[in-house]
Amino acid sequence: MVRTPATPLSKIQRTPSTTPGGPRTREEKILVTVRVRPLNRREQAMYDLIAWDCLDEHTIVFKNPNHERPVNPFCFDKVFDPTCSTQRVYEEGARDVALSALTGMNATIFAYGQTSSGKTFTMRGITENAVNDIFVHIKNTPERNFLLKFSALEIYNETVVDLLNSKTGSLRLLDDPEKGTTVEKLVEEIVKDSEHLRQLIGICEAQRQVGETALNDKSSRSHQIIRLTIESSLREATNCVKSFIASLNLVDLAGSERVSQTSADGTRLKEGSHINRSLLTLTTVIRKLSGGRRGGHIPYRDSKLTRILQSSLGGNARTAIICTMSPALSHVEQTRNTLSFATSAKEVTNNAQVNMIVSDNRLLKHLQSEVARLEAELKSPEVSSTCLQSLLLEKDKKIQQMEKEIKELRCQLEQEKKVYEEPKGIDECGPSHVVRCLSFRGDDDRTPTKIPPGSKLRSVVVGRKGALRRSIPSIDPSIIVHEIRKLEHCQRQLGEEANRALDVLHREVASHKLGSQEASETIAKMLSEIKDMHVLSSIPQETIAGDKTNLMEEILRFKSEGTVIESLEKKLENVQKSIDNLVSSYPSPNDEDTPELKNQHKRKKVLPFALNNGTNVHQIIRSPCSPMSSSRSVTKYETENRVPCKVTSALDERSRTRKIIPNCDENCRNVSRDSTPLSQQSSSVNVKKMQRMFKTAAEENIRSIRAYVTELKERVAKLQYQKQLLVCQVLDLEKNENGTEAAMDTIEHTPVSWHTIFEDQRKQIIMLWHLCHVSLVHRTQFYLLFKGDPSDQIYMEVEWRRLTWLEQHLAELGNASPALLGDEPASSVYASVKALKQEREYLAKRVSSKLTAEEREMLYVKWEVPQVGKQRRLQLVNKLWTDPLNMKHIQDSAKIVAKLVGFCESGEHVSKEMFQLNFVCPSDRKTWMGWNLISNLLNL
Ligand SMILES: Nc1ncnc2c1ncn2[C@@H]1O[C@H](COP(=O)(O)OP(=O)(O)OP(=O)(O)O)[C@@H](O)[C@H]1O
Repeated sequence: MVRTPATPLSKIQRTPSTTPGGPRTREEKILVTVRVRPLNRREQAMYDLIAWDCLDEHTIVFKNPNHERPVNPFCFDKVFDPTCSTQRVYEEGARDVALSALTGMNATIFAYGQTSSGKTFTMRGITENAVNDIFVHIKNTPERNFLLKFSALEIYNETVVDLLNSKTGSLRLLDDPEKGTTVEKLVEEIVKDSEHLRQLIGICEAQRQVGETALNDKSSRSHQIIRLTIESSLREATNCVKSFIASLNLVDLAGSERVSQTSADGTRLKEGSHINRSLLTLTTVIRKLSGGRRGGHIPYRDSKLTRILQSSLGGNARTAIICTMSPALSHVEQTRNTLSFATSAKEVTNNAQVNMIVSDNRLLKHLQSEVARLEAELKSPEVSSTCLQSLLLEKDKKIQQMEKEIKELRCQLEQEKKVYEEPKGIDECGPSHVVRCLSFRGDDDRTPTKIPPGSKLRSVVVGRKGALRRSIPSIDPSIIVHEIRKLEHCQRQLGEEANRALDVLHREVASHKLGSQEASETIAKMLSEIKDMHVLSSIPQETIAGDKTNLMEEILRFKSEGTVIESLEKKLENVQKSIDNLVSSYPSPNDEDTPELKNQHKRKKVLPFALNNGTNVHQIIRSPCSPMSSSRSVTKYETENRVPCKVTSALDERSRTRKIIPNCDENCRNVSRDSTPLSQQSSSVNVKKMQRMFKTAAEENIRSIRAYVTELKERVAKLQYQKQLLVCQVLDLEKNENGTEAAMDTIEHTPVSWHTIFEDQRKQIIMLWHLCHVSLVHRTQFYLLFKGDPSDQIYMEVEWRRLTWLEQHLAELGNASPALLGDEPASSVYASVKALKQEREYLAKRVSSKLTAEEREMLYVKWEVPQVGKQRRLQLVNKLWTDPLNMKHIQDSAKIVAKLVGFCESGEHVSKEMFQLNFVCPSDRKTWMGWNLISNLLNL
């Protein structure tokens, strides 16, 4: 064999498919074969059963011992049953591909399969046979010179080691634009002859990491790649000599394994997790390639194995995969995984090309003369002036084009102005999300409206500035006007309802004549606040705009009214505080009560005033605005047992006296104001019972009012959000209107600062999700959908506001006295925690069905779920989304949850609009839980 100096790869020419002299590129599917080994001794000793039938040379099928249902057979290019020799496997499953390397095509042969399925056994035979054939070919091709170079590496625990020089330690992978991924400092030995080659292979075998596992005494713990680079050229020099250069990769992968089966721990467990991780990447790469998604992202870079083998997977190489499998029933699950990998691999198409080294003397001469000609032309003065002229012409053309565009833009602006001045009907305009995000679900107008494709407004938006405005929703001003009106309507309704509730409260408070000094002061304060609220909540009628409205005026008017909502919110807050103060400051008469009463008080806190006004009871209970009106009707019992004013006054007097003269308690209990013993009156009314009853009624009423005030607060808060959304959209509209270069500059520069804001806001949202026990599915979907696109701004804002509100609300509940809250904490904090727990349990159930055994094992290792222990799936899920400060943790958690519930990362199934405001009218249900959980929408 003649040795020639190594040829730099930069000289390699990838010949196009049209190269004369026959096809030089080969688009073909990966050759996939399956080899079944015989049952090994271990399996025989355990009386394991043979679970697979090789129906013919191409088909294998699971035997299905139960014969319950038919099973689908697996078909491949070849299926080798346990009696087949390695020689035959080579000839029918590898030879053709291997020998392509002699004619300039890269070739890769690798064995894939479960641990102990026979990969090393098979690859040894394949290598041996290939080496023989290569040397036979060299011998039979005397007209060519051949140069063989040998290198070998192993990937052990994600580090690359040179098997010919393991002293160099871990080797780096380099990305070369021409050669692809290369291994730095990898030794390449020039092969002298076949014996030398066998020696080199022997050295590698000895160097390779091998360990004992429960399934294989000599289990390969690393992926081994033997590379043979073959260069050849014709011995006789001609004018157009082409040399071939190609590599043959012989890959023996480490076995995919289940920790439970290999009983791995310590070093073996670590090895196993690395092996499984890189095999998982290989599987993903194959799966993605098999889906015909060549244009999509293929995660070659996720493991060193796939980086090194990149050209063999869907690239410039001919590839053969031999999938090895055990026939044993005990390995059926793993074997299925192997066969499913093989099925995907069948669909992957490679595009191998003949790699040639150009040494064409004529071509070289031609190229040299071309360069000389060009140089001469450049020096010539005529040429320069021609160039200049053509440049000037081009410039003129551009100027003309720009002028045309400016004209068009002016026209568009005119149109835009006209649109502003002629408000349209709601039905014919407006992108759907504008309406959706501004509407209560309870609103009458629920039909989303859309801009018709041909409308004037759309053409204004989709102009030259289309790109500029892509991130900004195009809003018809008339929609904004309509929405402002709707908001105002809600605001008015809210004001009226607040008035009605406060009327009732007012009367209630006014009818109360007793109490401590402090309590009276609080009541007085409350009365003045209520009075203030009356003023605030009555929105002047003149704010109702006429039909023909100028948008800008409307916005200005609306902005100036902003304080109304804020003040209303503030005042409600004050009223609520007053109620709380009133309750806590008033002395409890419990001390002197009977044990029976004490028990009652334990359950419900006694309120500072009893209801002495029967009409008020009815008003509160029956008031249309009262939360009780929907949930409770007035019972016969309540009407019949209404206490006569006289009795109530007596009771009131009694309470007052009791405070001043504590020792006369006994007298007070038995003597009424007009000195009539109560025992006498009790012939018609049981006073104690009545007393209890009215206290309870008062308590309930006050709670109702309190709850209602809270509800009003919620609604005001929501109104506020809606208003802000509207203002955002108005601002966008204003920006659009000023569609000048300045606006363009601003928007073009926005992404930089927006990105920072986005990251910051996302961190806050993640923390708030954590604090508010928000559904994991919701978090995942939101996290995966909103990745910082400028158009995400509004969604981020809305999510942040909702969460901030919810967090404050929960904190308030947490701080308030349980007696005041009644059942509320149970319906919010506790319910959220419970729902989250249930969701985790639900997700844990999906771990088995949505993740493969390998994926599960890898996750257990990664998330440090103990190898032995109960409920490992739940343990895993319980670790997800628990560290809101760790963004890697969040990203990984989202990936897992997405997989478990079947979201795809691109968010194809879910529209971003789901995350916009979509409140359910508060009166329809007990507690506002914030938003529709995506899990509900998915019926999880
Ligand atoms: N087709 C076969 N015929 C006979 N014996 C076989 C066959 N395939 C494998 N064996 C035997 O099975 C045992 C395990 O094989 P091998 O080491 O090749 O498995 P492996 O898939 O490389 O395992 P690992 O992934 O753990 O390295 C070896 O003792 C080997 O000799």
